[in-house]
Amino acid sequence: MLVAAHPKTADYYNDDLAELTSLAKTAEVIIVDRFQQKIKEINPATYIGRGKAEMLAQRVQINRADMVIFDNDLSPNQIRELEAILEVKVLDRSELILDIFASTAQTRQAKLQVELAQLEYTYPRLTRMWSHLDSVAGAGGGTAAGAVGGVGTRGTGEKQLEIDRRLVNKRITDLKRELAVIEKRRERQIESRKNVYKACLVGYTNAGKSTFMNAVTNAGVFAEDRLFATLDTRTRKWKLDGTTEVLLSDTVGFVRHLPHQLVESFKATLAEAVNADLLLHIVDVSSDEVFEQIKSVNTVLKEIGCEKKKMLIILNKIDAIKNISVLEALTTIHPDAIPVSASRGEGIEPVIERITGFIRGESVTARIRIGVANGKLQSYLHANSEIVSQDYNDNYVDFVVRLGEKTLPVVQSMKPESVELVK
Ligand SMILES: Nc1nc2c(ncn2[C@@H]2O[C@H](COP(=O)(O)OP(=O)(O)OP(=O)(O)O)[C@@H](O)[C@H]2O)c(=O)[nH]1
Ligand SMILES: [Mg+2]
Repeated sequence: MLVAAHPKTADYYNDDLAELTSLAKTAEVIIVDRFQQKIKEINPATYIGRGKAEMLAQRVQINRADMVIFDNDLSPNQIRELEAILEVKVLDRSELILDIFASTAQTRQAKLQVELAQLEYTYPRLTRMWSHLDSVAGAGGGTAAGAVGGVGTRGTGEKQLEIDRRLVNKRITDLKRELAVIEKRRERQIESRKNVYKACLVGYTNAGKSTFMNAVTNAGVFAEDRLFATLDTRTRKWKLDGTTEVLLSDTVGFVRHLPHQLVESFKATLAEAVNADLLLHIVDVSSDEVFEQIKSVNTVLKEIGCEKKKMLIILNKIDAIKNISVLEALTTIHPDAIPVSASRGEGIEPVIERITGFIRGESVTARIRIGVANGKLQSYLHANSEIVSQDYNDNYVDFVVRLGEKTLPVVQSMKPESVELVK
């Protein structure tokens, strides 16, 4: 059963249950009842009022629910109190998200990151039994509670709790150590890509980032109508035209109120965004919550220190738009945004043109003299500049071209006889 109770003043969506519902479905929870309330005041003990909690207890019984999921984050004490009243397992939003992450993580790094986040988040909530801890401690690997049913099974004695705590602490230390090693490797990889132009896809979960990546690189990245389909960063070459290529990375989808522990431990994954020259912010224009989603993504970008990065907004799923005024509003607020349909592969050309523009920079006119034998540079100019004139002499070819200022260093490196800017 799902519960969304938020303070009246809080910055939440109109339909808090909509997103919680899709999160719960992603976690393969069968929803039997839903309850939504705007509360005046948070009750420190039970979050919602005690009377409301008792009413919920009745509904839990009637519907034979075996779990109640709250849309907000609850303190360990609140969870304990609520479990006592409701007599079923209580999960908060972060635990639910962590759980989905746990079942989706594929690479070693993603798995370790999720497990660390789960331990750090659930650690203070450890009044509940950790049935999987034995196997975790023994195997020295694997993920923590995969299915929702595995998290928070109640009923443990003090002694068991102590053992659990010690195991958890040790595991956290081990995880951090192993992640640091992986992190080092990733840093070296990033260093080796220093001179290549890097673009990184960011956006709310399910916006179509992986679909976009597939559309432009034939990457065969897993895309699915499921929240958090991608948990691992993938990087592929994207040939914009004959000569220009960028490295394009796909990242984990963002979600509002991402659990703090998760932002922390996923910083390594999001390092692709931090190190990118350009962010491609994929927006799902068919979503009813498109404006809130854009806001959430910008908040996370700020948290990881990316707010000043060059960003191109891509309005995806225009084929599925429900309300044309939404698209109009979006293009008014973001006049540079480019509409596309990633699944149909439509609207990609203008994106390529814009990125090529970013890479090449402002257009300048240059007079370039090239030795007749330098065929390489001649064909580079034919491919990458607009040729104004071209004069052949005995030993040289004199070009006057318009080209991006950032391509000048490339031209310089290809041994021209002389380069001179023309006003
Ligand atoms: N109608 C329509 N659907 C699209 C379009 N692009 C993507 N989708 C669908 O949207 C869903 C999510 O796509 P993904 O590419 O997995 O989204 P994502 O942003 O990578 O999601 P996460 O990895 O979960 O954060 C899939 O069902 C896609 O088929 C589009 O242009 N039009
Ligand atoms: Mg994806």
